[in-house]
Amino acid sequence: MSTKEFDYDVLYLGSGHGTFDGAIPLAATGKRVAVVESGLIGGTCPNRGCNAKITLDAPVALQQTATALQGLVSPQLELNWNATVAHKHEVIKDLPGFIAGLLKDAGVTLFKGRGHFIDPHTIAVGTQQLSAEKIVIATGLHPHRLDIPGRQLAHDSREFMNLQELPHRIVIIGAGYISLEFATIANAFGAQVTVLLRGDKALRKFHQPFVQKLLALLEKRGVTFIKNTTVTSFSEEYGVKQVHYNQTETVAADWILDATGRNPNTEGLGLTELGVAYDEAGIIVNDHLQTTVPNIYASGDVIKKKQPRLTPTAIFESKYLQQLFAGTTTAPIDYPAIPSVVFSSPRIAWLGLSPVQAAQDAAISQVHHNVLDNWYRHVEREQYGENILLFDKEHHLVGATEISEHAEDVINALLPALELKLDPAQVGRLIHLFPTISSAAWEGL
Ligand SMILES: Cc1cc2nc3c(=O)[nH]c(=O)nc-3n(C[C@H](O)[C@H](O)[C@H](O)COP(=O)(O)OP(=O)(O)OC[C@H]3O[C@@H](n4cnc5c(N)ncnc54)[C@H](O)[C@@H]3O)c2cc1C
Ligand SMILES: NC(=O)c1ccc[n+]([C@@H]2O[C@H](COP(=O)([O-])OP(=O)(O)OC[C@H]3O[C@@H](n4cnc5c(N)ncnc54)[C@H](O)[C@@H]3O)[C@@H](O)[C@H]2O)c1
Repeated sequence: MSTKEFDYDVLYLGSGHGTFDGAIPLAATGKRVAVVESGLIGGTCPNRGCNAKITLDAPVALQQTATALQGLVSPQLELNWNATVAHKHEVIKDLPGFIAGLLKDAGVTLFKGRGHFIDPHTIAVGTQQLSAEKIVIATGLHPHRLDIPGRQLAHDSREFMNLQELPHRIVIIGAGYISLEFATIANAFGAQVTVLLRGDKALRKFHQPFVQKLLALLEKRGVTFIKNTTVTSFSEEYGVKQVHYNQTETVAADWILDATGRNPNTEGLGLTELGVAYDEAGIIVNDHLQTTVPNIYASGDVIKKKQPRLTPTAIFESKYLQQLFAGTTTAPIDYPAIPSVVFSSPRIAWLGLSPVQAAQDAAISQVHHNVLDNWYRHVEREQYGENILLFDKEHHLVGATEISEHAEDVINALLPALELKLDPAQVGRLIHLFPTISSAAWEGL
């Protein structure tokens, strides 16, 4: 069948960053593009992920600075949860309409509803059938929920960010990004927070000495961490919930956040019948993001991959597919270095090789800084910060990790040095505005 015999050249399932950053420029090249979305246009990041979370975090970051500057500013800042949640709603409420507008203006046709495959070229949405030459699965992830008695008593991250009143005692299960970010926020807004870890480590992919320091700082502010727990059930009596763990132990809660990870949205799409290979970690793709059925591709979080499942990764993939479909590239996807940050207080961010990986290579040198050695960190009376920069023999930056209140800005500033493999002379040619975090970060190179 020629492409003209299909309704569309490219049809995307899902409308998150794995779709719209590429679908908009693709439609602008004249391709006939459709997007099928079962929920809010824009997907997780704008509606119940990054944008919502960072809005709740803003007063927390301000409070940290104000606390450090006590005596210069007064009184102590008090955070208002209810008003902050309302502010968050104001910030994000127009994003689905805005993104839908961008898609429509570019000529993309939007369909509302849950899509599933009829055959490799046909998607059913309600009573409609839509055909396309190429189909991109960009259906994202959903929260994993512990399958234990009383599971309905626990909640997920979306529900946390919509709470009208902040519960007094919050128990969080899991110790990944969502757990540590939301523990930081809930603690700053005045909740009594307990985090139950499955093992003895949090944020496993981050530099563990920095993670231990983060836990110690949060503990000092009143967060309780209980390690080596197996949560067995939740119960409720007279409005008080109990989290039962390790057979005999319990912790009381007014609200329980199940932050035990997120799983790919692969069920109910008809993938097995078509022969699209996938497993519990996601859809299997080759180096062109093509699934085991040649005209079906995948993009964003739903892909099984070693790259971090983050918005910038999803954007990079959707833009790669746009170039592939527009015919401006035939090359395999070539991921750049992808930085990660946990928006806790302090933040931990990293890029490139980790100090543990570098320790296995004698050609790589590690330079450890106390970031407070830089005068600029005293302007806001930062209390604590460390970073480790990793260099190869020619002094190219090959890795960086930092814990501090400004770690994300430092890692962003260092990104070009690592990705573009700048040599010392090139590093010297780049002049940052002074005095800024970027200029302070660059001094480390
Ligand atoms: C609480 C939270 C905080 C986060 N914070 C950050 C952060 O600070 N920085 C960062 O980089 N990343 C963050 N992330 C991760 C980021 O949100 C994701 O990496 C990103 O949204 C992935 O985009 P995507 O398009 O792959 O998936 P999604 O944005 O999840 O989009 C998938 C879409 O597909 C739709 N869909 C699913 N099945 C179907 C179907 N059958 N038919 C039609 N539509 C369907 C869904 O409704 C959804 O809208 C966060 C995630 C969470 C949960
Ligand atoms: N700052 C950011 O970029 C950011 C913020 C939030 C979320 N995200 C993204 O969202 C996704 C989900 O984040 P997350 O924090 O839910 O997942 P995660 O994978 O980071 O953490 C899950 C945690 O739950 C624990 N766990 C798993 N099963 C468990 C069990 N049965 N009992 C107890 N603990 C268990 C794991 O050990 C881990 O500590 C990730 O892909 C992440 O990239 C990113």
